[in-house]
Amino acid sequence: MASEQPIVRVENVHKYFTRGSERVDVLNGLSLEVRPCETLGLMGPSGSGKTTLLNLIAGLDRPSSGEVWVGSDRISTMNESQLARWRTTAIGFIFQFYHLLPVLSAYENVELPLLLLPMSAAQRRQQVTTALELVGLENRMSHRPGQLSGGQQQRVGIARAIVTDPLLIVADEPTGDLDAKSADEILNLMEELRSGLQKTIILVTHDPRAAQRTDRVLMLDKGRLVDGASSLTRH
Ligand SMILES: Nc1ncnc2c1ncn2[C@@H]1O[C@H](COP(=O)(O)OP(=O)(O)OP(=O)(O)O)[C@@H](O)[C@H]1O
Repeated sequence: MASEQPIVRVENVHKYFTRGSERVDVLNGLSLEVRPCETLGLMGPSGSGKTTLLNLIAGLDRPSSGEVWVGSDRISTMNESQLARWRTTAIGFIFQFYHLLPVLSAYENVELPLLLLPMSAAQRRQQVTTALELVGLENRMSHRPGQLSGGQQQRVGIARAIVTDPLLIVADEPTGDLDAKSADEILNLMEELRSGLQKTIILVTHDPRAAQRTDRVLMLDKGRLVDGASSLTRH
């Protein structure tokens, strides 16, 4: 395990935004590595930079300086269109409020990322069906999001995240909008992604129960990692 190459490498990353004439430094020289098949939790106070960091790792944004590697790809130097193409196959996204399209069925929502890929209709059908079976929604495929519970909608979100078989799954507060029981089911499912599908997952959360289910927790404060913050580590 120790010799295994990290799947994510963040090296001395700085990120600032400008608001008018004001410069806001959000990440300040941050470095971390994530191992393959690891579930990493990111915690920290509101505004500490968790979502900003997740966005850099998922190629939704680029650092002001420093490097981000995912697998063998140095994504910090890709331009917008390279990043967009890369994200389609490399990253599965899970959001707090699911981000499902209300007029599409569960099946069609899960199919969306595949429409960007060269793939036959039969291949697409097989992958969508497999993903929906994996999250236990094979009998809800033609339901629209409004006809599903919050927990079921998040399961559709998870099916959509895994349907392209991505290298890495990023989840921003995936249980933040759910009651305790549904949250628990989602956390069980994410554990299955890791153990069954060998997925690497990075999870931003305020929820200590979610954090306790990860392999390792890193704590951010004011755009830096806080030392010795792995006390919530499961093993
Ligand atoms: N596009 C942007 N333009 C300007 N400032 C931004 C932008 N995106 C984020 N910020 C600022 O960066 C800081 C960190 O935001 P971020 O969303 O990463 O924090 P967070 O730790 O995820 O917070 P929360 O737990 O509340 O979601 C905040 O002060 C925020 O206002």
